[in-house]
Amino acid sequence: MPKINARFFRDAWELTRPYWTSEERRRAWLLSIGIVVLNLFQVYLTVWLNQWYGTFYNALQDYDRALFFRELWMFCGFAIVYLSTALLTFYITQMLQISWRRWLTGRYITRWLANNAYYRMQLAGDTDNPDQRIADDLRLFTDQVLNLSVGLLSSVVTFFSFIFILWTLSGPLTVPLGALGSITIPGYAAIGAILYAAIGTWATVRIGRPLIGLTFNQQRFEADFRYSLVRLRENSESIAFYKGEPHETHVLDMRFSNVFANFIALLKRRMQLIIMTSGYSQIAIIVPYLVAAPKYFGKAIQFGGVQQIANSFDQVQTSLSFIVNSYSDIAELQAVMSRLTQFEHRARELESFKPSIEVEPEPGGGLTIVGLDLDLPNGAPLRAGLHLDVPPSSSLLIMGPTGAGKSTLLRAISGLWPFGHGRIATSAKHPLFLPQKPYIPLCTLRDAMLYPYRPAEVQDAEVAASLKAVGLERLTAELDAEDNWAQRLSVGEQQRLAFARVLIQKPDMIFLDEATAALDEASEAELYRLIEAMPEKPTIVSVGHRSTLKSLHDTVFEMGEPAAALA
Ligand SMILES: Nc1ncnc2c1ncn2[C@@H]1O[C@H](COP(=O)(O)OP(=O)(O)OP(=O)(O)O)[C@@H](O)[C@H]1O
Repeated sequence: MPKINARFFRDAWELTRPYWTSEERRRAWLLSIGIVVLNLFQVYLTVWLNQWYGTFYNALQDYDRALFFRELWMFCGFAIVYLSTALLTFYITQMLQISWRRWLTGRYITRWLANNAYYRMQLAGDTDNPDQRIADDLRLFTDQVLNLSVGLLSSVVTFFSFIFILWTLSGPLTVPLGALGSITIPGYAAIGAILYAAIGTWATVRIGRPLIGLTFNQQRFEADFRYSLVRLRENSESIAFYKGEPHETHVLDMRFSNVFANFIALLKRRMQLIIMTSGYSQIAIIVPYLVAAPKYFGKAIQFGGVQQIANSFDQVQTSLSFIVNSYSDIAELQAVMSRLTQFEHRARELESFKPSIEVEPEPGGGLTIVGLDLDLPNGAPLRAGLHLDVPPSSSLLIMGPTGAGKSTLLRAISGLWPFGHGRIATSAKHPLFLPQKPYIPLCTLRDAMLYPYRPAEVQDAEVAASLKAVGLERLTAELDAEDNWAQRLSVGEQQRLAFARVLIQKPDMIFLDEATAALDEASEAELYRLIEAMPEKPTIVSVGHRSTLKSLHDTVFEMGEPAAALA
């Protein structure tokens, strides 16, 4: 659970600093300086208004009609300047916020996608909802940091400007203490304002502390609920086939009940805080008049003076009540920061992570695996002492029972599986992995075929020829059509599309993980023959269960039962 301590400020600094030292630092500093100057000017305007109160109310008390109208005109000018300043401040602050967020979002996306961090975070299961961190938390973070730091700056400047005015205006107060004589309190209204704000802040922090943890949980539960909805949408067909609606309803109900229960706890706590803060600000309306009363009724000050004291008292206690008024925002910022810091630390760890399975270039060509042990994420051994030698342009079929570790071996070869020990040497400069269900992004059919590349030099004729070769000629007319191809094409058609990718992208090594499992045997053999016939025949490593695959490969490697099953 997040806490306000030295570490909190260090994390805040760590998360904030990079933008102001980045390549966009000129823009960042210009906008920040603009915001600071405008805020200082706004404080100056409030000081000016305080003087105006004195003159205006004294004009009323003295029945000075000419002065009254002159002051009204002055106020109109003031209102125009104040409005323009407020508008400009809002504009510049929003510009800084969106520029900062754009920069941070770019940085987070880069980190998330670098070194397969997005895959490894999911594999380790220690960084929940990274999408929420990038989309929501970065928005809230930039928004709250700017609002709170601008609020803090203007509170500090307002405090020092008005404490001086209040001290001077109120002067000393002599309190009779009966037989003990009397005591004189200098600048008593200023001391009163500080005391009032100190009591308010202390009470708010006490009541509001649990808000931090509750807000943290609320954000997590909301993200979990949203993720379940997205999963339902993405797997709608399977769920519909299974008639899994009751189960899905139950899961969604459960997840929303977390959102609901936490929200109620949050609501109760917020109600307590509202009772405290609104009671506090209501009392703050009367207190300055009580403070000014001894001087006014003692005829030491005029009505304008009372208004000036009331206004200054309000400014001092409002600026000191910064924590009281922004407690919910601070709680939200803490929750957000803790999620972002965790993400940053994890991404940094993965950046410097040195996998114990070494994947290195093989000068001799092909693929060589020496003494490879594969473990599960919990450290339990899956396979021990694997040896493989696949000469360049040859083909190998890996077979074995379910759970033997065939797909895990392919993950290790591609550098995705960090658990285990050993050495893998491969000559592949441009390998291509074909899973059972190929990933097809939302885009045109042409882009889907070239994925993940967008080589502009690929001619339409070549794309059309590869479609024809894999038996999807009828789709040629739709190359520019944007569609949800993963939903529209059958699994068999998607597997054919993956082979069309091979023909276009011409990899030097291909890994096929049951990539033809949805096709009949004749079509499977046909697609393998297409690869064999490529001008530069790639090295092929396939994983499959079907015995007919054996005749399509040079060698077969049989994997036995996994280590756990043998133990
Ligand atoms: N992320 C993971 N966390 C924990 N266990 C995992 C993870 N990924 C794989 N495993 C386990 O590792 C074992 C090997 O999985 P793998 O997918 O490599 O099997 P396979 O030989 O390809 O099986 P199949 O023929 O069914 O595809 C399985 O028991 C699986 O449960």
